[in-house]
Parts: sequence; C-alpha cells; structure tokens
Amino acid sequence: MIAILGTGKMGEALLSGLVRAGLRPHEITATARRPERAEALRERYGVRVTDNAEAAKSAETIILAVKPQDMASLLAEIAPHLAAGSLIISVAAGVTTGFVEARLGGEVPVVRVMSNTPVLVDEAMSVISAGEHASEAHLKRAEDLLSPVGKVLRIPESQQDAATALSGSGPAYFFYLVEAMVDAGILLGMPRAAALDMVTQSIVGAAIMLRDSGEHPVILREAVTSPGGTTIAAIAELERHKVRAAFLDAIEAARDRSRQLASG
Ligand SMILES: NC(=O)C1=CN([C@@H]2O[C@H](COP(=O)(O)OP(=O)(O)OC[C@H]3O[C@@H](n4cnc5c(N)ncnc54)[C@H](O)[C@@H]3O)[C@@H](O)[C@H]2O)C=CC1
Ligand SMILES: O=C(O)[C@@H]1CCC=N1
Repeated sequence: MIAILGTGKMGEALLSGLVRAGLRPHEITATARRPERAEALRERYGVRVTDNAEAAKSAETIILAVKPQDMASLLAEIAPHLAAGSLIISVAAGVTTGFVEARLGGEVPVVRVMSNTPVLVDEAMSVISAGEHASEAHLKRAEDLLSPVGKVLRIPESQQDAATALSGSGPAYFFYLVEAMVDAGILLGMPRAAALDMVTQSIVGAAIMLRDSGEHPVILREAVTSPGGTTIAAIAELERHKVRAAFLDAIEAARDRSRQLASG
C-alpha cells in the first residue's frame, strides 16, 4: 500500500502517474485537507481517501507532498502511527531527510525526492537522495515508483536545493519564456493562437533535439545562428539585456529559497 499525504498539485501529479504506471486504485491511499478535494480525488481515481493517521498506519511507502511550511505539523500527526519499516518519501522543497528523521524518531528510512510537474506527461525529472537509515533497497523502491513517470537520478543530498532550483522549478522558467515569446509575436502583429503554436512547436522540437542528438546546446544554437542573420541580431539583444546573468541570479535565488523553506 502506498499513501500520498497532501494531495495537491504535486501529490495529484504523482498519484495520476502511479495509476498510469499500473498501480491499482485500491493499492493507493490519498489524504487531503478539504472534504471537496477528497471527494474529487475519489471520483477521479477511485482511490481511498482517509485521514493522515489512518493512511500512515496501513502503508509500506508514504509519500509526503504537503508544502514545506506544513511538514512539521504533518510529521507530528503521523509519527505515532507509522508501521515499523515504512519508507518515507518526501517531495517537499528544502526539507532535509534529517528534519524528517528527527521528527519521526526511531531509525525511519527516508528518501528525499525533487520531481517536477512533467510527471503529468511521464516526462518528470526526479532526483533522489537517501537519508541516514535508507538502504539501497529503499532507494530502489523510490526509483521503481518514479521511473515510469520520467527520468530518475541519484544525487548527494547536498545538491538537492540546487536541483530544486534547476529541475524542480525548471518547467516554470520555460513556460515563462514561452509567455514572453508569444507576447513578442503579438507585438509583431501575429494572432495569439498562431504565435503560441509556433513557439510551442519550437520549444518541443528544440527539447527533443537536445535530448536525442547528444549535441552540446552551444553547437545546436550555433547551427541556427547564420552569419549576419536574424538569430545573432536577437542574441545580441539578449546579451545586451544580460539575460544569461539574470538566469544565473534567478536560479541562485531559487536555491537560496529552497534552503530557507524547511524553517518556514
Ligand atoms: N508544484 C511543483 O511543481 C512542485 C512541488 N513540489 C513540492 O510538492 C509539495 C506540494 O506542492 P504543491 O503540490 O505545489 O502545493 P499544493 O498546495 O497544491 O499541495 C499541497 C496540498 O497539501 C494539502 N495539505 C496541507 N496540509 C495537509 C495535511 N496536514 N494533511 C493533508 N493534506 C494537507 C493542501 O490542502 C494541499 O492540497 C511542496 O512541498 C513542494 O515543495 C516539488 C516539486 C515540484
Ligand atoms: O515553487 C516551489 O516551491 C516548488 C518547488 C519546486 C517547484 N515548485
């Protein structure tokens, strides 16, 4: 039995991925704070939705998907109810395995995960790190759960906040870029729907080339950048506006925010 505690955007994305990967609804228990949310989850997925204590009691794997700010109270709520040997998987940004271990007591195995919303299309990037009491078998269990919904990479826990900034938040940066490029299309007089189509297909094509060609992004960009042509005119403006420096600062800020989150 797998329990997902706090089934909001990320919890539901993981729940839907587990169902697509072939887990039966009766093998999953979810929890939600609001009754109407619980009802929606029951209807959508046919899973059992109970309270946190009940879900924690009966699960071998417990996925914690509440906001970092709600983690301490959730851990206090479930600590007395954990079955011996249950694996705790936390997907919360910033929350360390040490934070979870200290609040659950005993030698509880904890795996920290940072995934992202492309879980919804089985293209997640999930990075995982073992806590003090998590064994190879526990890491493997986390990998088995996450690999049907995307790529999984093991990283040292010291890199989790950086990974949160890069791939956890990463999809948002691309959506933001698409918004900006569509606005540029509007500025040039393009109909909105056509602009969105052009930009979306360009980003999908570029992403697939990047993933499947094995080429470095610089080589792929240079292939688009004709001497004296249009692309270099655009790149010159991006450089003038220090867009690369903005990305460095932005992702560093996300990393710093991840570090702060567990303390509220
Ligand atoms: N949204 C994203 O792209 C990603 C989110 N995360 C992490 O996932 C976690 C959840 O984030 P979101 O899904 O975006 O937030 P959200 O607000 O959509 O989901 C959190 C859910 O937990 C519920 N909740 C809070 N306390 C609860 C409790 N005691 N018992 C049961 N349910 C409770 C809330 O009602 C809410 O539905 C966060 O820790 C975040 O850092 C990680 C990777 C990506
Ligand atoms: O914005 C956040 O805090 C969460 C963590 C990574 C993506 N979304």
